[in-house]
Formats: sequence, C-alpha cells, structure tokens
Amino acid sequence: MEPVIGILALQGDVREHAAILERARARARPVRRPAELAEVDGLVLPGGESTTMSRLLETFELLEPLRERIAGGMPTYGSCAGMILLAREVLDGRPDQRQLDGLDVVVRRNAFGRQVDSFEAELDFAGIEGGPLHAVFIRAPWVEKAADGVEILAQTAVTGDETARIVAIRQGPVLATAFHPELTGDERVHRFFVRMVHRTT
Ligand SMILES: NC(=O)CC[C@H](N)C(=O)O
Repeated sequence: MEPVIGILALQGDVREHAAILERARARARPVRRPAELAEVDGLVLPGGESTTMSRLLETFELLEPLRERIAGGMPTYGSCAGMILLAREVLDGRPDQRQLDGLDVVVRRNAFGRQVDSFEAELDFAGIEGGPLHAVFIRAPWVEKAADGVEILAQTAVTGDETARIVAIRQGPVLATAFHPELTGDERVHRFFVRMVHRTT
C-alpha cells in the first residue's frame, strides 16, 4: 500500500513536493486543517518563510495538533524553512517564531547568507545510494548544534568558509534538509522519507 503523505500547504513550494512524492510512490495530500492532518501517515513541511509559516500555523490552529502528532512519532520531513520549524531552538530567528520541537538541534536561520544567498553543491548523503546529490540552497539554515541521537546525514562547506556545515539530519522518525530536493527532479531524498514512513505504518 502506498502511504498517504501530507504536505503542509499554508505557504511554500507545495506542488513541487506533491509531484515528487507521487513519483516516490506515495499518495500526496495538501494539509491545511487539523482534520486533514489527522488522516496522513507522514508529513512534509516545505520551504518558504519559517516566521510566516509559524504565524500561519497558529492562525489555522495547526500548531498544537502538529506538535502532538510529531511528539507521537509521526514521520515528518522538513526542507529549509521546514527544518527551522522542526528545530528545538533557532538562532537569528524572529522573537515570535514558534517551534515544533521535533529535532533536538539548534539551527541558524539564513546562516549561509553571510557568504552567499543561494548556491548549489554536490553532497554525499548517508543512506542514499547512486552517487552524490545535487543540492539547491536558498537562504538556507544550517545545524549549529545537534544532540546525541541526531544522525548527521550530509554536510557541506561554501567558498570563503571551509568549515563543513551540517545540512541534513535525522532523529528517529524526523528528517530535515537545509536544501530543496523538490527543485532538482531527483527523488532520492523523498524515497528515503517514504521508506521511513513505511517503517512506521
Ligand atoms: N528556502 C527557504 O525555505 C528559506 C528559509 C527562510 N530563510 C526562513 O527563514 O524561513
């Protein structure tokens, strides 16, 4: 059976995720209401603007139901702004930014922006085969600190700062990438997530 995977559809690149999830053998559903959230086996939090998205989560009365489902073990994948929302703590965030507490990490918002706003890189991604992944970063965060138990799946450095920064992680059923795999037509990250959803259904 193909799992039903929701995409939080308050803002951001929802359609791109839906298309790639369907190719990765899942049934994609937009999620805007608590009743829709209750029906999915897993959820994607797309890229966009994390501060706007956190405000919309409150307006649409999704913040608490979403926190509860994540705490209850629902497989969740956050890309870029989604990674920021899932983190326990955000550096350079806005004061009213709300967190979903799905990942025991500290992320820095717009972190690469001090060097370059957007860039692309080839990444080795632990658990994904078939060669390096072409990754697109747009005003991306990085993971500044990760607790024990958080698996580091990919890292990258940028010109002008040779420090390898953490850009993909997993903690139990929660996956996050600082980049946008939905924009490159490579469905391997979504397949990786669909496999995570299968393991819990
Ligand atoms: N492409 C993205 O999702 C950018 C994230 C954005 N900089 C934020 O703070 O939410």
